[in-house]
Amino acid sequence: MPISRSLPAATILGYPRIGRRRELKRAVEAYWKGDVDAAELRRVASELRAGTRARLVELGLPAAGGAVPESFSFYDQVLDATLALSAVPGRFADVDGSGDDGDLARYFALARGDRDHQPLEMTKWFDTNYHYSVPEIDERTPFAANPAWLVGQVSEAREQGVESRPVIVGPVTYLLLAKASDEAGEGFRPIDRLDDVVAVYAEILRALAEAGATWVQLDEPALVSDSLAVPRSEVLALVERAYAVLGGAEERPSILLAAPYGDSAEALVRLGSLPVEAVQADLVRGALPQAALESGELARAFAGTQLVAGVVDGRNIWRTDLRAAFDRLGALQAAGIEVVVGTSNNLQHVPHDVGDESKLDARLKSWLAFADQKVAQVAVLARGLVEGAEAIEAELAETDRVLADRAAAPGVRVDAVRARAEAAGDDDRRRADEQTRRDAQRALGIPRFATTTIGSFPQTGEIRRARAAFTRGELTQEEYHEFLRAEIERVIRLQEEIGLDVLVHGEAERNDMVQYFAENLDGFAVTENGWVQSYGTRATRPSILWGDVSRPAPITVEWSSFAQSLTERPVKGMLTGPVTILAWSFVRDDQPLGDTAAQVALALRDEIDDLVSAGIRIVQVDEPALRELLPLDAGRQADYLEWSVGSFRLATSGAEPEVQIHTHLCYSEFGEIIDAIDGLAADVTSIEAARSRMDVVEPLGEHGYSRGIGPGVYDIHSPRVPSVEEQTELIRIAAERIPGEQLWVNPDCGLKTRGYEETVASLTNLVRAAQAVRAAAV
Ligand code: MET
Ligand SMILES: [Zn+2]
Repeated sequence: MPISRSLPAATILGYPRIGRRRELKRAVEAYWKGDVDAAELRRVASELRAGTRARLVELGLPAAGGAVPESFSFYDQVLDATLALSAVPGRFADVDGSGDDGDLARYFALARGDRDHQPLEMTKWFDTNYHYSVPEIDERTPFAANPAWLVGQVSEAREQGVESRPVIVGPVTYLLLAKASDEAGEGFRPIDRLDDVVAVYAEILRALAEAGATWVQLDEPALVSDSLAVPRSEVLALVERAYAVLGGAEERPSILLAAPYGDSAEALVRLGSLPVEAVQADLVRGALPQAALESGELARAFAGTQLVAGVVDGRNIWRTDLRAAFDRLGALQAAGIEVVVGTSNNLQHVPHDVGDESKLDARLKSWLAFADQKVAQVAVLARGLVEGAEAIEAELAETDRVLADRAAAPGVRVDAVRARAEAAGDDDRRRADEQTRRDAQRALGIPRFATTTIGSFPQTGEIRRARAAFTRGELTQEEYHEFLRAEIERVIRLQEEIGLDVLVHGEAERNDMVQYFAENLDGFAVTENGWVQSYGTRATRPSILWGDVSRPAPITVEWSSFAQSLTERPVKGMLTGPVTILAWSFVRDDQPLGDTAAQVALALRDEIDDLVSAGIRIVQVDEPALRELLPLDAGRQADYLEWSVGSFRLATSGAEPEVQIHTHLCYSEFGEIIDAIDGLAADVTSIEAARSRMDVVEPLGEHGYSRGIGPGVYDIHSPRVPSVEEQTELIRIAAERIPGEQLWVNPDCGLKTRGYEETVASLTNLVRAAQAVRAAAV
């Protein structure tokens, strides 16, 4: 057992690690290119870690006592755990991990693959837009403790005078996020290896204790999810089994068991009874078990255990209502629970610092809190807990003032926008019946196994340079638009040559499929440095949705109608759907998400109307994030599906029957949202399917899906060119379950990250594959 110690009153679960100017991205990518060596990469990483620790202490986390989390990662925290467990999948056995820099080389080989190895699959981390590298486990995966990196960071911190707290994904969550490797036997589940893995975690903890770590944080967000392979009650039982062992370990640091990203209320009494020293609960998404709090049961469970109350939201960028948060902390304290102030989750999902924004409106800025401001808020609340409310009354009053200012500011509530959204009823969310639409759309002359793409064509260096030059004022708007028209013309001619049936304009004018709309809608603001890691070295800059949303002017009409004017074939108008716009922005926290979605939907509805008036006959409304926003908590899913599907329908139902509405989703697990896909009622839906070899067609076939469907036959995540035979085979697999009249032939997703050479080759093969299947089917 550890020497009994307490966490100080303030902590956070983790801090952004990419660097405030994306220094890590630059260093890692330079290392990949061979421009810098491993030593230089390690030096940059170490400097970033030192900077983070110093900053956290400066912002008010105590340097002593384990308050400062050690949450750095070169690429991904789940991949870090894979390496810490030495759980390298058998298919990477030939990658040399020895030598001075072998560890880094092997790490990145797993992350990105190489000539001979497909990388680990990537998928979304809980309900966030962060992607982790999926572990591959089977009966023979050899587990062995490899704590070198973790230990190194502890020593590094100590030399800096900081007693930091290493952060590791916990064993239960790790295995529940893993998939069975291709070598695994029938029916094998990674979680079957729990005991083996826990034994290795115990060794890692011992190594950390020997290195002088006083605390370790184990993240177990599996505790809050109903979207995993095992039911939540079983997750809790597994956690109890694992932590009974870890807690009982001879030599270990004190353990903080964290349950971020959702509601752990039902589990909290049992978590408090585990042999760990602290438990974190997300009190933003989740609640406290009220009855157990009042009866004293919670306090009894937490006797001798600290409760890290995650009252500061780590998922959004708004200033916390400090007074409300302080009241909740006070209630816990009054119940006799030893409280530590914390964040709801790792701050990796928010940008570094509002102070880095020079162009944001000052008033808007005063309402915001990025990671640094959140840490400061945690510190203020902690001071209040220790010294009493009076000690922080000035900060509480200041927050009250700012929140009142935000509520009353112009643009936050726009009566006309609200009235319109409220007036929208069921009739505005319903199109003509399916048969009527099918008949009306025959005029489009679309063949069986129609070929199309998802929207974007390669974003070449030339396009990016032109956009940057325009932003800097070096190109006039006229010159820039001339450039874009030439680009569109090129893309249209190319598609005609390749022989695609339904064309796109290529989206060259868009920096990003959400930000582009955010920049053109009222109610949004965009940041300069608000980067958030999406995976590995990739980061996005989510827009801030702060006010009521409306469309001051048409957005895409100029480009789509220009493209259509160049060709006889139908060109798809291309919009991003309301759910995705919300999912990939920071949304307001002062009204239900569904209300915000309806406002965005109405703006898109007007856009569709204008597109159709300008001669566009097919409009695609992308909703790749539909699955991502699905709440982890099963009890909240029905409400979500209702408003999300409803907003898509509100956006698209103004279209007359002869207008063909497409949508696009890109995830491989569709099983749980097939009803939602059906509910969208799009005439055609394209979905990612190539990598899973058409897994999605089976549930769709069983569901009796009656509209158009385009399961992707070209995996756009890799530069590999799929052959005609390969794509033909995938179409055939789909055709076994879904009638040819309903099938579309398309890539998995947009082509913006691909190069032209591979794109042309792949699409040429795609068209040939469709022709082959058509010929065989007559
Ligand atoms: C992530 S989904 C992307 C859809 C978009 N229309 C594109 O082709 O890039
Ligand atoms: Zn996509």
